[in-house]
Amino acid sequence: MNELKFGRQTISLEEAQQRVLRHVRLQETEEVPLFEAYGRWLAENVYAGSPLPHFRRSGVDGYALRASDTAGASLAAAVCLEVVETVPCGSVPAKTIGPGQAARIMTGASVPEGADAVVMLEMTNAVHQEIGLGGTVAVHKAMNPGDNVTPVGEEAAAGEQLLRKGCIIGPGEAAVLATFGHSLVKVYKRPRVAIFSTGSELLPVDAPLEPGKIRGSNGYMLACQVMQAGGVPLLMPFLPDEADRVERELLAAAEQTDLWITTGGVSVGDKDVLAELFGRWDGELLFNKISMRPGSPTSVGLWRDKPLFALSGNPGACYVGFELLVRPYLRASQGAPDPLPPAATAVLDADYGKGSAYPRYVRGASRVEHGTVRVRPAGRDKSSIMVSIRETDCLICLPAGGRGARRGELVRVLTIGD
Ligand SMILES: Nc1nc2c(c(=O)[nH]1)N[C@H]1C(S)=C(S)[C@@H](COP(=O)(O)OP(=O)(O)OC[C@H]3O[C@@H](n4cnc5c(N)ncnc54)[C@H](O)[C@@H]3O)O[C@H]1N2
Ligand code: MOO
Ligand SMILES: [Mg+2]
Repeated sequence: MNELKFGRQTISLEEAQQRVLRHVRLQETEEVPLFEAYGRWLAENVYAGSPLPHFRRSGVDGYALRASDTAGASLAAAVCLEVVETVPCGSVPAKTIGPGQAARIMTGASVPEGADAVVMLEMTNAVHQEIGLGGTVAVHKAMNPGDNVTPVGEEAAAGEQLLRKGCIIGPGEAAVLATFGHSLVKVYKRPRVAIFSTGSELLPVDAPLEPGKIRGSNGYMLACQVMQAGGVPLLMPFLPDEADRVERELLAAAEQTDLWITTGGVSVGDKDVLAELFGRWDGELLFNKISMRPGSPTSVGLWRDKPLFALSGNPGACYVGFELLVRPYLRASQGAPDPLPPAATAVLDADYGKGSAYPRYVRGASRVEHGTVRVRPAGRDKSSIMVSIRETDCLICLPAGGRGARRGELVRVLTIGD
């Protein structure tokens, strides 16, 4: 009866995620200096503007020469070549290597015309050599054409696609962008996320405890989660349990945010103000009940074209609700092609003795042992419990019903973070 009274229709988590993802608004793009692009999602494909490398490059310090000149050379028998120049990195060789000639060359320098191999310094003896003035070199190794010479385009041909729109920029991507001259990088703007904690019991972090009151922790936790997901958190003042006030404050923040998150007040209590607001607002409600534990009353709506994620006040449910619904939205809005948390299979390392009418997403701590991922609940898994979030690096998915799961069983886990 309550379900009807409060107009709640339970949907699966998968359906809730699809509804959220169907309403993603892709962020606008901006150009940022390459040094600031770490962790951002690339908003354009990147192609090789030139072959890589774009000149024939020596792979070793030694002598550039014609391989045919070294036929028969060995540790016991050297061939002697005239050294016609020295080629340091960054310079262009002045001479063409003719028969019987060589050039002293450094790793990464341009191999002169005429030369088709570079012999390592350790396989040679310089005779009468003065840097820059030439001399003679005794070569103790027979070389093949191409030895120690990196051909033009070995890594990439001109025009080849190297980065895909929607990839996240890490060390390898930054190196590609630098190599091809992208001092500015086109990325999706970071979504701004206004975080409101509701509840008349909430005290600021620096306040002494009072009977019946607690320090609000969800806002700080969510701010970290938003940053992990590439967003910019705006931590708003706590809101009392008054629906009109909550509505006013949310709307007042609309201009400066791309989406709202609230925590608390989504269940069926007298003071559950978000539930009250959803009951009478002019926005579109995507859902207000999900068949999952924790966080079943998690609700999401669209208001003035922006999503409002109303997460539970219970810290465990708030954390899990963010990971399963808000993070995918934030990732998708920044162009991530695979916004949902990746799933893996792991061995359960401890019994989990509690069944549930709904699928359960247990905060888990994982480790790799002998090549196998093992996972255990990160602590007590009650929705109200906050301290077990510390060690959480994944969510263990347990299906509805039954008596929980036994140690040694294979379980599905969702990884957290990027
Ligand atoms: N009769 C029913 N009671 C409850 C139901 C239900 O279906 N019927 N659902 C339970 C479930 S499941 C959950 S989850 C919670 C949802 O609670 P709310 O989202 O309404 O959150 P509040 O009532 O505001 O607070 C719950 C709990 O969390 C603490 N809290 C709130 N905000 C913060 C914060 N910023 N930092 C730390 N802790 C916070 C708050 O003090 C409460 O202890 O409802 C169940 N009840
Ligand atoms: O939906 Mo609640 O988070 O299970 O206690
Ligand atoms: Mg409540």
